Amino acid sequence: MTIIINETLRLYGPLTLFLREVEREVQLGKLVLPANIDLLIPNMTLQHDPHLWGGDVHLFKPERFAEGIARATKYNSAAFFPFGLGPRSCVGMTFATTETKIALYMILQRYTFTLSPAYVHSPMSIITLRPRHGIQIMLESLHKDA
Ligand code: HEM
Repeated sequence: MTIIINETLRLYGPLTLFLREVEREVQLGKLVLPANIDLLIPNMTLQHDPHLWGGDVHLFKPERFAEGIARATKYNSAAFFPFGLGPRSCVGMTFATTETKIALYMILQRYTFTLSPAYVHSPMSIITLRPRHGIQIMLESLHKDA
């Protein structure tokens, strides 16, 4: 289940970019960043970059995380950071992933589900990334007498 959550966050994580303010001039590789500028860091662009992820970057392939995040990113921590990086990264990360797993386990114990033909794939970003027209799924109970 962890690999499914990671692949979902890679393709459709809630945050598509991060904002950082440069307080003092700093050298970042070949770049010199002057003080008092805002930096927009587009994590979603990096997570969709075929140079980092390969030609199948747009496919939903949880197995790319089968040997862990480090192997999937070829030890490049800037290739995948849906919860941010560094001292201000998400304090709710473990809670959020545990809650997701519990919710999915509860659903999968009771139902199978398929995507409705009415679903139109159209992710959009308004502060967070979300499905423009919602996600219509069809649930079928595993317990017919229920
Ligand atoms: C899938 C769910 C979630 C995702 C993808 C997510 C992602 C993020 C990201 C990207 C940041 C900013 C990190 C940065 O600026 O470097 C953040 C910050 C934060 N998140 Fe989450 N988050 C999630 C769920 C939660 C939950 C459930 C909680 C609380 C229970 C939470 C609490 C926080 C807090 C308090 C911060 C601010 C940390 C700080 O500024 O020091 N998050 N989160």
